[in-house]
Amino acid sequence: MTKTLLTEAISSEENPFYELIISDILEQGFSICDTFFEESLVDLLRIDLKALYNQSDLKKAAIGNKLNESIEKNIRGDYIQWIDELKANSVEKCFFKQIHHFKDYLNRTCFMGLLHQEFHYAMYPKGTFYQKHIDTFQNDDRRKLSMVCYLNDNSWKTTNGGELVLYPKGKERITIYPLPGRVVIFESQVLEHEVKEVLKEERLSITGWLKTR
Ligand SMILES: O=C(O)CCC(=O)C(=O)O
Ligand SMILES: [Fe+2]
Repeated sequence: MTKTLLTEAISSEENPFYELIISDILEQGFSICDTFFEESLVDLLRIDLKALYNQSDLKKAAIGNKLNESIEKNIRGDYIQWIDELKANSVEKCFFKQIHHFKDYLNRTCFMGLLHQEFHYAMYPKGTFYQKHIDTFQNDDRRKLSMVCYLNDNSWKTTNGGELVLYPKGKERITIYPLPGRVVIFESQVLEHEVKEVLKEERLSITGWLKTR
């Protein structure tokens, strides 16, 4: 009988794509990648979000967490729908499969202790924005990494506004256009960021957090 050695059972395969993301995060606190998800998955997620929007299933996003939430239009103007992973449709399952793959890799290679994830669809109508903020709450610091995936289509123009602006401490601000399929990952507890006013069209995305404990 052949025995599997403990060291063999632990998968140690390196993923060069994830390694690039990790080194970006370690060096600058954020990473921008345009090929995280297949284009076809982004197209299907966009269809899902538009369907929720047409059924009026999106809700005005609140500030704070469940203990102290309030709706303040002058802070954020997006409409959201949390995705219940247990009730995920086949497209959302495919999305979460990749999230788990990435999360497991981070835990295995960086010992990040990420246990949970939470994601919501988001739609910013024309005229809305999200003021400069960080993604952790005063009474809850479990969010470690923020992930945003833009679901705008190929007709999205940089003149539509809605840029994500990152403010790394002591460095120049970074302006990121919400282009189709683009994924931005950053440290939830430290990196201040802002969504600039949407000037034209509706800005579509999925935003979520990888969390500890
Ligand atoms: O949509 C974005 O670019 C960022 C959204 C954001 O900062 C948030 O939902 O906390
Ligand atoms: Fe944020």
